[in-house]
Amino acid sequence: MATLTSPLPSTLTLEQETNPWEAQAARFDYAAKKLNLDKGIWKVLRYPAREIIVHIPVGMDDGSIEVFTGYRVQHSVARGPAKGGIRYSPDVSLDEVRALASWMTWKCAVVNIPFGGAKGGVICDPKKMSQGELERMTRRYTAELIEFLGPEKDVPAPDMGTDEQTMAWIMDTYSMHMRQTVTAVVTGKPVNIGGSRGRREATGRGISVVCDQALRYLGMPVEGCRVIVQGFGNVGSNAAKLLYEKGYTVIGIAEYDGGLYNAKGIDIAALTEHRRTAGTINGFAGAEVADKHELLTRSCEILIPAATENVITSLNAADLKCRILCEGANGPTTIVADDILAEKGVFVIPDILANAGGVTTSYFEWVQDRMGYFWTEAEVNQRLDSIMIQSFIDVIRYSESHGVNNRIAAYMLAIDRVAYTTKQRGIYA
Ligand SMILES: NC(=O)C1=CN([C@@H]2O[C@H](COP(=O)(O)OP(=O)(O)OC[C@H]3O[C@@H](n4cnc5c(N)ncnc54)[C@H](OP(=O)(O)O)[C@@H]3O)[C@@H](O)[C@H]2O)C=CC1
Ligand SMILES: O=C(O)CCC(=O)C(=O)O
Repeated sequence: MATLTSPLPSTLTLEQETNPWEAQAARFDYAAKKLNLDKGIWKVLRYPAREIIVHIPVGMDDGSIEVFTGYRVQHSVARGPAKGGIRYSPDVSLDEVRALASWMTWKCAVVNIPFGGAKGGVICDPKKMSQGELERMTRRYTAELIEFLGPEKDVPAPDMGTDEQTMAWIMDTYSMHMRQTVTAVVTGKPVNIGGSRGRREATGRGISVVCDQALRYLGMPVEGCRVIVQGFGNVGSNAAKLLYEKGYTVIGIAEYDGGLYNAKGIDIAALTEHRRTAGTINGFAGAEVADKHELLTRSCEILIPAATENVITSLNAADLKCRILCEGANGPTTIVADDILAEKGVFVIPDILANAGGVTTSYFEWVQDRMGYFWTEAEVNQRLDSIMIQSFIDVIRYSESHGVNNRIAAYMLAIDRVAYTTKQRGIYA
């Protein structure tokens, strides 16, 4: 497997190593060089097309006024409307949103759906805000971005800290401004107002499909395949549930506030019910308590980071004992960790492939909204499965034919597709 050589990992401080924008850019540069990408197109695709910063005044429940900073970065619209989630978190930064927007461009191209890439974020702590405060903030954020959004312009979706309710508020605010209901302006909505069946589980479902493909490719059986998942939110809990239903043995769950381990397998349906009633995975009787950091380095066949960026770094990559790393989160692995994992022979299913099930079903939602005709869950899932399988095959084909690791192969496949369209459209105003 090829390793990254630029920038030299040994010269990076931990702060540089964990900057998501730099991580994205380093991989882009490496893949573009391998493709011998035209220098002009390289410049066009390296940076986001548009970066919007808004300051959002919100009346808080106690009568005070708070001003939140929000971003929407549109990296590319070459292949279609910009597409990507909105994140509510205290850790949001412009560099993070830039990286996430670029990853959306590459992700949509890997699965070959007609979208560009975007991402939004608001610096806030949604856990400390009431529903009323969240609704007012979401509506004002949407209003500030109104001319930049639209079914043909930029279509948001949920990400960390946002959910179907957030999407419903965005859809309603946008529709009020347009004086008509426009369901296709966001995806990940509740099913009764234009959401797609299967979207809630889609990212986890896509992960389960690429895990199946990786086992098949590596000649490993599902039986006895031990899985550890970090994050038990939308992505992690659905990935764990679907893998458990397929016969995988989920032995560990690491959450923000604790960890669980059971060598014989955790009953994910029971854990989901426990979390629903207790509001945490802690206190679950069907597993022993484990350290949430140490869980990532326990022996397993598949490790699925499904929480946030930079959880596998130069500090812990050498200690990983998984055969497959399936990236449910965006950007969980740093470039230095990439090299360490390559040397260890870990089979990485990169984020822009592994977690693309969410945006793929978002595409289906956008299509269904625009035609006003809705598919059954079985139809949605069957279409999702076939796109994920084909995308896995495409990435492996690039990896084998170019002699690069899976991550660089996914970038090369994506950049090739976006560059082709960019050239075809022309860039001379
Ligand atoms: N939602 C989607 O469709 C898609 C999401 N993704 C990516 O998947 C990741 C997770 O998103 P999603 O599931 O939607 O987000 P959620 O907010 O639903 O869930 C995130 C989960 O991760 C936990 N968590 C956060 N930080 C840590 C940490 N450092 N260690 C352990 N657990 C942690 C959170 O715990 P707590 O609640 O206690 O904070 C929460 O349970 C993100 O990287 C996102 O960008 C990618 C593709 C699509
Ligand atoms: O469903 C979407 O449009 C985007 C989901 C997302 O934010 C992601 O894939 O990271």
